[in-house]
Amino acid sequence: MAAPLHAGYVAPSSDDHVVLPARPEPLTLRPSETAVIVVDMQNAYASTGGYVDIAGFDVSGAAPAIRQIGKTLEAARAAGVTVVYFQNGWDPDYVEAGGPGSPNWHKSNALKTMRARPELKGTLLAKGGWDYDIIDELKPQPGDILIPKTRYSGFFNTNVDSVLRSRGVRTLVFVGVATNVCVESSLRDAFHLEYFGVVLDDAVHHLGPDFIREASLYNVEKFFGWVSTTADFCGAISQTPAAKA
Ligand SMILES: NC(=O)N/C=C\C(=O)O
Repeated sequence: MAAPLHAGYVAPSSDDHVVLPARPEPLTLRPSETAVIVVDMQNAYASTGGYVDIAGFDVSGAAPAIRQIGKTLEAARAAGVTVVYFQNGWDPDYVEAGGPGSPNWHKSNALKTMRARPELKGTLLAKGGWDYDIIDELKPQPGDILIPKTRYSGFFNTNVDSVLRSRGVRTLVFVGVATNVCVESSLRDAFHLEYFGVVLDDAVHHLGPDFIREASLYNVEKFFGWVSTTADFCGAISQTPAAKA
């Protein structure tokens, strides 16, 4: 009988589970029941000339996060951990974005930027365009799962919950952009669906002032999940038989 998966109780690593150093306490996880969730690593959110750069946010913090995500994915794939990509955006006519009856129409900085600069219409976060594409450095590999989404949370109006449940996944390791928007929204929704959520704090980048990064990670650590690092995740997951093979 497999040991129950939970935080707090730290069983020694074994063939079927590893112990991930994390805040506020270590987390026991099974690689076969774990997925890395790569949130919106698209040109829009991680490249100069993409949507958030054009809208006035600082994207310089995306570069170090990209490097850490690359390491995370290499270790995850070697250990047989499921890799799921979220990809945020809408059809080129923005029907999926919603009209003035949707709060998204009012709050999306992409839509607001395009209303202020009509020459950008059809470019920002439009399916089929460069802005929407996953960045070259982190292209999905065979076996990875790509889930399009149209709102901040990847758990809203997508099939990710059934994709994960059908694989027996219980623990989600979040990386990507933005810590305080789509990462936090998705982790919160996952919490309410009974997933154990972890953020790797050096493999995420936030949108807005630095205090919002601290606030978001505090929320995760205190209320919704756990916070760890790329090195600790890669170190823990590399102890599995699959990774050692
Ligand atoms: N991926 C995100 O966190 N996105 C944040 C804002 C937006 O999509 O407008």
